[in-house]
Order: sequence, then C-alpha cells, then structure tokens
Amino acid sequence: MKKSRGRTGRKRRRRKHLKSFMDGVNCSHKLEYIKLKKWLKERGFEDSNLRPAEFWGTGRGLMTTKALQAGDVIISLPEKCLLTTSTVLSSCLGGHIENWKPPVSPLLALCTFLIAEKHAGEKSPWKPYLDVLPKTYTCPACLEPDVINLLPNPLKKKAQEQKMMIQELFRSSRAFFSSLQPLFAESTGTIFNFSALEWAWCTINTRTIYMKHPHRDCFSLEPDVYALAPYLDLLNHSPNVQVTAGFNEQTRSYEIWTNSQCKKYQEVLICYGPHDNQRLLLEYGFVALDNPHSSVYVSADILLKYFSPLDKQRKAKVSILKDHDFLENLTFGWEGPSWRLLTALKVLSLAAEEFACWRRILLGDVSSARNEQQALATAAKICQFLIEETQHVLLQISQLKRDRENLKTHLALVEMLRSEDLKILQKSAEILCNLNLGTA
Ligand SMILES: C[S@@+](CC[C@H](N)C(=O)[O-])C[C@H]1O[C@@H](n2cnc3c(N)ncnc32)[C@H](O)[C@@H]1O
Repeated sequence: MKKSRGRTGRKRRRRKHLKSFMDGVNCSHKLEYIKLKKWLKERGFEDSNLRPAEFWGTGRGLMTTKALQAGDVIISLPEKCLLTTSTVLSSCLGGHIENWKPPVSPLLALCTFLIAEKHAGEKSPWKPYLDVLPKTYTCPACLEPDVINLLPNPLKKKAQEQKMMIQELFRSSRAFFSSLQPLFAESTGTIFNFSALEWAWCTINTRTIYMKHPHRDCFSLEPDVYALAPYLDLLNHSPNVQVTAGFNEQTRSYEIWTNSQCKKYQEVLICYGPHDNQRLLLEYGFVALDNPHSSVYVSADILLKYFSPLDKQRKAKVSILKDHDFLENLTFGWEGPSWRLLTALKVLSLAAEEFACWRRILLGDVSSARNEQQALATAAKICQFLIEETQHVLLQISQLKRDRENLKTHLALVEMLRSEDLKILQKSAEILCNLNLGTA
C-alpha cells in the first residue's frame, strides 16, 4: 500500500506512535504467569479479560482485552486466593503465633509467613504467587542514605523514620523468629535475616488491599486490615481514575469496579487513594506524573527567613500561627500557593497598626491591600527560592547518576519527584506573577 506522506499520514503515524507507547507488551505467555493463572483457577478464579503486560511509564501491570465501561467489574478474586492472617494461623506457624507472648502484630505474622513460604521454595503452596512478586523494592526504607538526603522535607524525615521502624521491627522480632527454630532445618537467623524482613515488609506495604478482620487475642492490638490479593495486585495506580472496591459477602470475593472507561488493550489502572507524590513514594516507592494531588511543602524555617527578626510582633505572630496550626502543611500546588500558606504569610506581613486584626485574617478576611500585596510578593520570593533549590538538587542528581551507577534506579526516582515538584513550582510562579501584576 502506498504510504501517505501528507498531513493526514503524519497525523496517523503520530497517533500510531503514541498508541504504541500507551499499549503494553503482553507477557501472559511467560511460564510464571501461566502457572499463576492455573493456581488461581484451582482456587475458583474465573479467567477475566486481564493480561499481565509491561507498560512504558508504569512498568508491569494489567491490560484489558475488552473495552471497559464505567460500572464494569475489573476483577473478582475469590476469598480462597487471598492471603490474610487467617491463612497464617492455619499454617504450621499458627500454633507458634498463638503461644507466643507478647502477641505478635498481624503485620509481623504476615511478614513471617511470606519469609517462611519463600524459604520453602517448591514445597510452598504459594509458590506461583511468590514467583511473580518483585525481588526488590524502591520504598524509602530501601534507599541509600545518600539518596534519602536528596529528598525534600518532610519526606526525608519520614523516609528515615521508615528505615528505623523496620530496623526496630527486626530487633524486636528476633526472639520470636528464634522460637520458630523447631520448624526449620536451617538456622532461623539465616532465614529470617534483615533483608528478608525488609522485603516482606515492602511486599505488604506496597501490595496489600484493605480488608478489616476482627481482632484475635493471639495478635497485638494493631489493626488487622491486610490481605494480599494475587494477580489483582498487578494493578497500577492512576490519580485520574475512580474505582469502587471491597469484599462482596454474597460472592465471597474481593471485587473492583471501575467508574472510568478503559480502551481495549490499554492498561487498567485503579486509584490507591488521593495521594500526593511524597506519599506515593513513601508508601509505594513510585511517583505519578502530573499528579493533581501533589504539592510542594514550605517549611516553617524557610517561611520565617522572609520576615525581619526586628519586627516587634514577630514572636507573637509565630505563636499565633503555631497555636492555630498554621506552621505546617503550607504548600504550593498546581493552582498556586495554598490558602493556608497565604494566610500564614498575611499574618506575618501584618503592620504594627494592623496586628489586632489577625483573627479576621485566620478566618479569611482581608486586612488591607498592602497586606495582601506583601503576602503575594513574599510567596513569589519563596517560590523562586524553592525553584532554585530544586534545580540545584536536580543538578546534583544528574552528577551522581554519572558517578554512582549502582544508585541509578533510585536516583531516577528522586529525580522524577523533584522534576514534578519543579513543574508545580513553575506553575505557581506563573500564577503569582499574574496576581502580583494585577495588584501592583
Ligand atoms: C500493587 S503493585 C502494582 C503492580 C506492580 N507494578 C508489579 O509489577 O508488581 C504496586 C506497585 O506498583 C508500582 N506502581 C503502581 N502504580 C504505578 C505508576 N503509576 N507508575 C509507576 N509505578 C507504579 C509501584 O512500584 C507500586 O509499589
């Protein structure tokens, strides 16, 4: 057939090129997925129109072989396929967990089960599922300190806390792991080592669905809300889709319905929640492009740098902001500075003679045109400072990517987070520039 060389041909080629990026590469022929499908079928899972595939941008996910309409069921996974604390209690670990004092948490019970089953290899009834689980994760707990240092605040602090929390979980679980020795030929110290626990913790943190189970006395008081859902847990996240999910008591299956459309052969995406990128990175180890829920945080330290220490009311203003919880969660978003950030800036910008009206400002009132103008001008300066700081970190990352080949994947993740932050800040700067021109 003759190739179309004109505008229509170019458009068609561009569409085809774009489509090939959006479509995934089907990998359902791979042995591990064939085995998983067989395993699921034995547990009552009806073959759906979903196929495992590799996608540009989101990685491994599920593609649909049939167009989905709002209201369609994406997947219905029978209870028998779910891995919960009931699964753990009915395994050989059950008796040990029931006798152990102080009781272990539901999370530790699940981690222990995953590690034990992985160690069992061919003997594990869960092998087909374990074989498709990721070998490594990109949650902050798995990042090197050099990479964590490049994260913005307050994520950096939360990442360090996550790392320490897993270290503490390991330290406090050692005696329990040792108590399992009668079940294993190999030393429990070798089986339940730190990296095994880190892997199991990340598996649960990034892949479980929410399913509340009643409290059982053999577990500590931490909520028992986890279930691992093989195959269903191959669904990736998009902040732009809506789904309904839950356990259906009638069908005794965990079901997900879509409220959005999805074209044939495209990736089926679900929404893990209205999370910003810092939360997505912390909880799931990834960043979403153009995430409408994302924002850039302004710390109290940065905010206060823009106000004179000679202001006699500075101390009083800071304590008002602190008492009314206006020194945290101050952000720049896709729509400019948040109302909270502008309010904090307005209180700090109050002239001596206006100070008495701080309460009105906290309620959203205008004090004076001068006060409004100064708050907007300061917001623009802070935004510019954050733009330069983010550009500086991006430069550091690109240098490190050249020098530290082993950190490349993790650095690329932080780079993506910082680049998304830069986009938000640039958008905010543009909005502020227009607002400042309007009030000048
Ligand atoms: C429930 S699993 C989804 C399946 C996963 N991609 C896999 O290969 O097993 C959640 C993990 O998928 C990845 N993920 C989910 N949504 C993503 C997205 N929009 N972009 C990139 N990675 C995503 C993250 O690594 C996250 O921790």
